[in-house]
Amino acid sequence: MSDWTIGIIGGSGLYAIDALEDAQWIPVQSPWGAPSDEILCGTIGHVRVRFLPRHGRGHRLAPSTLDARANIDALKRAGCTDILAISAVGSLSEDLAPGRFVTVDQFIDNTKGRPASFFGDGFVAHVSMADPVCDRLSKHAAKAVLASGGDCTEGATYLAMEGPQFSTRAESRLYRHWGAEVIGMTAMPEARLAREAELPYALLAMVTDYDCWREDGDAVDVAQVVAQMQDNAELARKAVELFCRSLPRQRTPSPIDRALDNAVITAPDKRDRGAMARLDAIAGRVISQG
Ligand SMILES: CSC[C@H]1O[C@H](OP(=O)(O)O)[C@H](O)[C@@H]1O
Ligand SMILES: Nc1ncnc2[nH]cnc12
Repeated sequence: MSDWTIGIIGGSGLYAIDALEDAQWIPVQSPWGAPSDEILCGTIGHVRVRFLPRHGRGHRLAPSTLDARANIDALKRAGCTDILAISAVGSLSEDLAPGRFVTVDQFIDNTKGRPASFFGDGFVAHVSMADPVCDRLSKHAAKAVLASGGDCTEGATYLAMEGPQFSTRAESRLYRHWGAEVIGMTAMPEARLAREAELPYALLAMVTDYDCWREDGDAVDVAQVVAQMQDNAELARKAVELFCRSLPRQRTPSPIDRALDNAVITAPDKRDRGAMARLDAIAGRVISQG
């Protein structure tokens, strides 16, 4: 076995992965709340894999209520070294047609009121989100899509909206003016939390629709998203499998493994014991040094 443990967060339409060997659903408790589901643990080739369906099996959970903190904490507790997240997204660009895969490299967070940090009173920390995804995982994911026979655009800006309703036409056009290229409801605060947890994170998005900004186009609905996801689900599964199988045996360290170096600002003697206890998995590395 190599030293990679890849957490896969499965989005709409991706609720399990068949390629996992010795697969077992295992419950993982988190002090932050209830993760979306048990974690499907197994291996693909030389890589340990921990798969978590973001909305739970059967898509029980809505984007606004799923507990992203519990999910990231549970994946960290399950030993993940890195996360590959998969999402269905709407396209805000003529060039990104439904069926195409996209690796996201920037985010605009327009979500409202979701708990978006592990840190707060009693243990304050500020990590950098300037470059919010892991470049090597993103490149590796794009290669895996191409090797699986899919089309992949590398680098796009993802607008995270609150939902659950889809956007109005005016909102959709506004987001295009902001420079967003794809739209979804889930990757924020997920990506922020992964960074706080020192987990390199990449988002492989699958374009399912053109949202509702096109002059003469129909507006997106769930049936359209699901139909496109079903068309591409096999390709997505194949890409995930190849992604794992083609990782090098040795995982060289990433700077993101140490994202909390120089991020914690609360003086050691002012840190709250309760806060630190909850942060055992997320920030244990820096807490034990403090
Ligand atoms: C089923 S359409 C809207 C739904 O799909 C996307 O989910 P995910 O990012 O988990 O693939 C979008 O963000 C919405 O949650
Ligand atoms: N158009 C859209 N808006 C928000 N989330 C989406 N997920 C898939 N398509 C979407």
